[in-house]
Amino acid sequence: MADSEDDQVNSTRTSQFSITLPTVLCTPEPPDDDGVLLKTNSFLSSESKLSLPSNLGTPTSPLRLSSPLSLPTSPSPFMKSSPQTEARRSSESPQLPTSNQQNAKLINTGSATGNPRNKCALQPGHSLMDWIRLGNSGKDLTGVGGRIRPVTPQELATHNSESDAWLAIRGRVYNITHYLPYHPGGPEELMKGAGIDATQLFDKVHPWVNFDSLLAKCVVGPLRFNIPDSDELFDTSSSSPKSDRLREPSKTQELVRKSMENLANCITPVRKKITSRSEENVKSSPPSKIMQSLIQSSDLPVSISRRAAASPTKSAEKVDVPPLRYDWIQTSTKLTISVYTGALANPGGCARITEGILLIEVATNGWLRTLKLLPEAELEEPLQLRVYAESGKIDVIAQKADAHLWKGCGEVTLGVATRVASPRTVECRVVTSDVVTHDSVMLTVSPRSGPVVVPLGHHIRVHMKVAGSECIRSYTPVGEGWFPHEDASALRLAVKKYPNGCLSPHLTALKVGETVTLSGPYGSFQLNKLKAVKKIYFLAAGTGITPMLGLLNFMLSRSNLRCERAHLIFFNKTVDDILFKENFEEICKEDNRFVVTHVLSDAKSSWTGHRGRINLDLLHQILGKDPLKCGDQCTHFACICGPMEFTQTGLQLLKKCSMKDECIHAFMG
Ligand code: HEM
Repeated sequence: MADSEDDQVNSTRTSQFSITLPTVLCTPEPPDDDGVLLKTNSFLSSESKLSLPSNLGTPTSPLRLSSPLSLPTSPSPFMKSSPQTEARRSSESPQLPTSNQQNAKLINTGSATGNPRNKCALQPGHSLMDWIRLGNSGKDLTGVGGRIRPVTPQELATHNSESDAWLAIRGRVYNITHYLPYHPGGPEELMKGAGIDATQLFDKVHPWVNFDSLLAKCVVGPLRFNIPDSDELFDTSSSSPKSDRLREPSKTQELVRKSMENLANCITPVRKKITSRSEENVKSSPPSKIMQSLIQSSDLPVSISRRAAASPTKSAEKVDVPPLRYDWIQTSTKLTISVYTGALANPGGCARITEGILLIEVATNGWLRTLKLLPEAELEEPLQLRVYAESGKIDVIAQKADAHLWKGCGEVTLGVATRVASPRTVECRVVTSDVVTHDSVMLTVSPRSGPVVVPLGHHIRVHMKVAGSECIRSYTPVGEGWFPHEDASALRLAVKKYPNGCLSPHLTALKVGETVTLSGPYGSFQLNKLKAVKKIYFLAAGTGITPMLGLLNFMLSRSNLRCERAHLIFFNKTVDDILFKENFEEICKEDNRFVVTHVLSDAKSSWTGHRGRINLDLLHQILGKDPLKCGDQCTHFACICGPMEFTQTGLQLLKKCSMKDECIHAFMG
């Protein structure tokens, strides 16, 4: 299926790399477009069955489900399904295809950053939308009646067949039997994790995948190790009853164990318990620091610390996430509701007015919390959403229909926190499409249902049906300040056009007023990693710059801890390919903490700057020998984003420079 440049890119690269998907992102980089050192990596050989994350938060991936025989059946916002399609869809039952069928359908797809992918076309009736539909159908996907209960490794190990498959990730056991035919990597890949703690496997392939949302309806319960003494928890030499197939806990788990134990040590037993009613009117009190930590760690294994797991209220499974705290302020024409999610919580969210009620939804760390306001008098759209990254405050600004001062804001209902069940899908209207370089446009889209906030360093996916195939590609929205536009709530996507690409020619051809569907947000970037960072390095190639923009703004505007230096090393092919060049020049002029170094792989002879692709000598030339070395107390951080080869090479180089893993974030694509 080499009908697009994306495919061509893939085929040229398949012999070298075999990757996965991006998480954040922008647009694909053509093979030579990014100043990347193309390097054969045995880990990523053509034989290898994909192992690397590719989606981490960066520009993205075209999820091309392009076989005409295996069209996904999710309804497209752009093409109405024919009655035949509808009829076929309704007659399709989500049964597990045989492995032969699956093999026949395997199609390599391309990623936005030009990575060959091992994604396979799904059987008809097995698209993401179909999976969401199945999840909402009321069918018991847990296989145990939906009753959460602890699972031992031994019990887990017995559920390892295609007709009965369980898997554990981050301390939680999921029944994946029904998900097998919906898994974009194919059931066989997913079966590699059956019966075991598949955390490492999962993280190797696609750490960005929001598994807990996707499998929210498949939770069997926490994974419990039957280890009598917490000292033995991770003693690999002990004859603990761990299954042979269970992996030893990772370093991360060990860290988590310690932090959970610390947490358990300092939790005070007296804590207001939120009732089990789904919603209640609450006079909210600020979440304590401990509660905040619990919220932050809510994805962490609950089974690894006996102390932490001893009390149900202390386990991640049972964490009571407090409702949102809120405040309000008014002028005669506007009402502002401020919701507080916690410092550096990096919230995502949306707001809308439905039947006179203002509904605010905020997601942090996989938890969704809501605030409903029945206003004292009528409110009108448009709404505005503003996020203050440092404090985690979100302001929702609404217009009053009649200009006067209110006595109160109205009746507020705070919803109890629920797990984010699945990515949101929003239909957006194209507001503008502006040419920004010879081959890129800035597409500004406005969500129809009201403003949407994507957390910093996270991305959305654009879904389009093109010639009967669903094309999906991820983009990191370009935040405020990088491109002039009146509508602060609109999302701006930097789209690079590939003449034979799957999605970009259609996306860049969209006219003002047309619609496009986005889903998300997706991503794994945690803003609190930057809490103590004083020096930040951004290594970006091509459209891999987009996740860096918001972070750069954030770092330079911090007042709690002043950033001392932000250095962007930006790899492109030619000067004309450099996105946001003038913006960077402006910032350099205004703020001497920011430095940008351009590196071009195909520069004209007149170019006096750095040339070539990413390599150690170049980094040393630009940064000096030692600045990246991590000391005992790390106060520096590096972000890297670009095509997979670039990111992988960059990661290796940063590690060679003695940077610790925890000081690096790769937005992989
Ligand atoms: C633990 C064993 C697993 C293995 C070995 C595995 C393997 C793979 C592979 C090889 C791909 C295709 C990679 C690509 O080219 O992008 C893939 C994609 C994917 N897998 Fe898995 N997978 C596993 C578990 C899971 C789980 C538990 C989920 C979530 C419920 C999941 C959800 C996905 C999704 C959503 C994609 C598409 C990725 C994207 O669009 O970014 N996988 N997987």
